[in-house]
Amino acid sequence: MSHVSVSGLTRRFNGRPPAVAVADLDLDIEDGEFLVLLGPSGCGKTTTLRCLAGLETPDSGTIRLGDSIVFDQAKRLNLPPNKRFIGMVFQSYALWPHMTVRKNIGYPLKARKMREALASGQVEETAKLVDCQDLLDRYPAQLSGGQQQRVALARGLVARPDLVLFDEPLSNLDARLRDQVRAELHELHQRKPFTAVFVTHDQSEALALGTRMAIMRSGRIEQLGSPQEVFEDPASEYVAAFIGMSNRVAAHFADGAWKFGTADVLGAMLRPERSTSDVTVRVRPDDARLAAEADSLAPHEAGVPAVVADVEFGGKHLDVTVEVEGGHRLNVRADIGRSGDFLQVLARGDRVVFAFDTNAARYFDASEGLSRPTEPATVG
Ligand SMILES: Nc1ncnc2c1ncn2[C@@H]1O[C@H](COP(=O)(O)OP(=O)(O)OP(=O)(O)O)[C@@H](O)[C@H]1O
Repeated sequence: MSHVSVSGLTRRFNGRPPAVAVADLDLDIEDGEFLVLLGPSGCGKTTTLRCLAGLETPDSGTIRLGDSIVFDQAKRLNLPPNKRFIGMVFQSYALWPHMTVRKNIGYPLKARKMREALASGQVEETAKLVDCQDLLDRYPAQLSGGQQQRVALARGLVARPDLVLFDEPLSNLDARLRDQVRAELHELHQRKPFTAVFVTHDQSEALALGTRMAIMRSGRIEQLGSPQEVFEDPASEYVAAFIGMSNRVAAHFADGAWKFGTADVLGAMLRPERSTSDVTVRVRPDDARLAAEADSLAPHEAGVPAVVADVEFGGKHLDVTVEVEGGHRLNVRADIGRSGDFLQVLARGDRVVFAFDTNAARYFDASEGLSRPTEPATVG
């Protein structure tokens, strides 16, 4: 039996226009699993989290936490938030300003009258876990953003709840601190696994932290899998776009040849089974490269002529935007070290070939509404 089980969960809002924020959602989370809900703004992540917490009343469905049912619409059962054994960590930290760090961390134990845990040093132990043991007598205003978020994390974990919910907890931190707290959170979960649902719209956070990740779309889960599975095999073009395959090319096969828009495709694009085919190709900027000439394409590469529109220096790499025939723009993250001189003098207006690894690209059948991955059959 899984640790958290959500079945047929639906939450509608009667706004203008009405919204189905969560649509018949099923989700099982194992004990100790760190599940990330990933998706664009408005896809229903926060509403799902709030339904788990009891802050939102679903229209239908059931939610089971550990051994107890906390929501069952059919049985009119709905435990309030304080009766659900859940820890929460928010984007805004939400620490009590008038309480010391010790009191903030200890608050869930006090609220639940867990006197034994308070007396046995569980606050200090949890503070140590997140490296806050030296901050216990300070007030939140005397802490940096990263320290405040660590205290909020300790407060979420201190009672050892059935489930810890995270609502974009890293998004208020600056980039360097975000990476640091993310790494600390990951290490903490590896050392002392706890069951978590973590909401984010940042794919790198989802990939780094998730035991599994669920990509949400319009209140539903579009794909659920390990970060590796989702990264390698996005189930739809929507997922591919969301996990970094930002280059999108509409490819058309006719008369034995592929075209990207009106441009002829060079090199090894795969030949489809049908004589005509419309395929959407998705490629990560770092699976593409710029070639100076068409005849320098490797056997597994395809390419299309392009003109450089912008070059951004990134230290060891360049982020290059190119424009292909018809005005469509594509991005390449090009490794300067490996590519040598040609890239070091690259400038706007240069004619190049946008080349990509055909094995690393993903293909979606345009006639299927771009929802199903398609595998072109043979190399043409
Ligand atoms: N209280 C509300 N009243 C009306 N509509 C709402 C309410 N809360 C959420 N919605 C709608 O429900 C949908 C899902 O919202 P939700 O906040 O769950 O999305 P999200 O994926 O968490 O987005 P974000 O990343 O922007 O927080 C959206 O269309 C939103 O406008």
